[in-house]
Amino acid sequence: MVVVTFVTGNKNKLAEVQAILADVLPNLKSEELDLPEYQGEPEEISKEKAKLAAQRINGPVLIEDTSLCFNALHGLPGPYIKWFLDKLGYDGLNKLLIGFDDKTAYAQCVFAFCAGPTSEPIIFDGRCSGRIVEARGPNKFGWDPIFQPDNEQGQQGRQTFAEMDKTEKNRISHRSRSLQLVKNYFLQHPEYRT
Ligand SMILES: O=c1nc[nH]c2c1ncn2[C@H]1C[C@H](O)[C@@H](COP(=O)(O)OP(=O)(O)OP(=O)(O)O)O1
Ligand SMILES: [Mg+2]
Repeated sequence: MVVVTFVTGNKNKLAEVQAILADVLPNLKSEELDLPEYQGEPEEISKEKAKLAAQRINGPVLIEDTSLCFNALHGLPGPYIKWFLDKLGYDGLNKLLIGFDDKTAYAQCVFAFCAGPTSEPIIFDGRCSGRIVEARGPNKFGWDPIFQPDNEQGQQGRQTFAEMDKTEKNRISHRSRSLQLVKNYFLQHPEYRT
C-alpha cells in the first residue's frame, strides 16, 4: 500500500479531514508543515503547494487551501483571508462590507493530490455559500464565527459555522464538498488504501 500524507500546519483542518476521510483513507498520515503559498487564483496556489509538498515528502501528498470570498469584493480576500483575519479580526472583516448591501460570501476549499515529486497535481474544488455576520459562537477555528452558511435549499441559514456542532458543519461545509470529490477519486484508486 502507498500511504498518502496530508500536509498542513493547521490542526483544525487536519481534524476535519481525518473525520471526513476516515472510511476511504483510514491510513492517511499527516505532516505538520506550513508551506509557502504563491499568490494567484486558488487553483494555482493549491497546485504549487501540492508540488512543493510532494517534493518535501518525496511521496504522495494531499494538501488544501481555503479561501473566504466576499461577493461584493469580487472574491477578495479569497486566498488571503488568513492575513486579513489576522490583521483585521472579525470586526474589521465585517467593516470591509459596511459600504455594501451585499453581505454574501462563499467559502472555497481546493484540495490538491500530487502522486509524487514529478507528478502533476489533481484539483478538487468545493464551495459553500453564505453570508458574513457579526461574530457568534465559540472562537475555535478561523473565521467560523462570522460565516453563516446557507442551508441545503440555498436559503439563508440560522447558525454560523462556529455555532453548529462539528457533524453538522462537516456535513455541509466547503471542505466536505471538496472531500467528497477526493473520496470518489480514491475509491477509484484502491492502491492508496489497501
Ligand atoms: O473551515 C474553516 N473555518 C474557519 N476558518 C478556516 C476554515 N478553513 C480554513 N480556515 C482559515 C485558516 C486560515 O486562517 C485561512 C485559510 O488559509 P490556509 O492557507 O488554507 O490555511 P492554513 O495556513 O491555516 O493551513 P495550511 O498549512 O494547510 O495552509 O482560513
Ligand atoms: Mg496556509
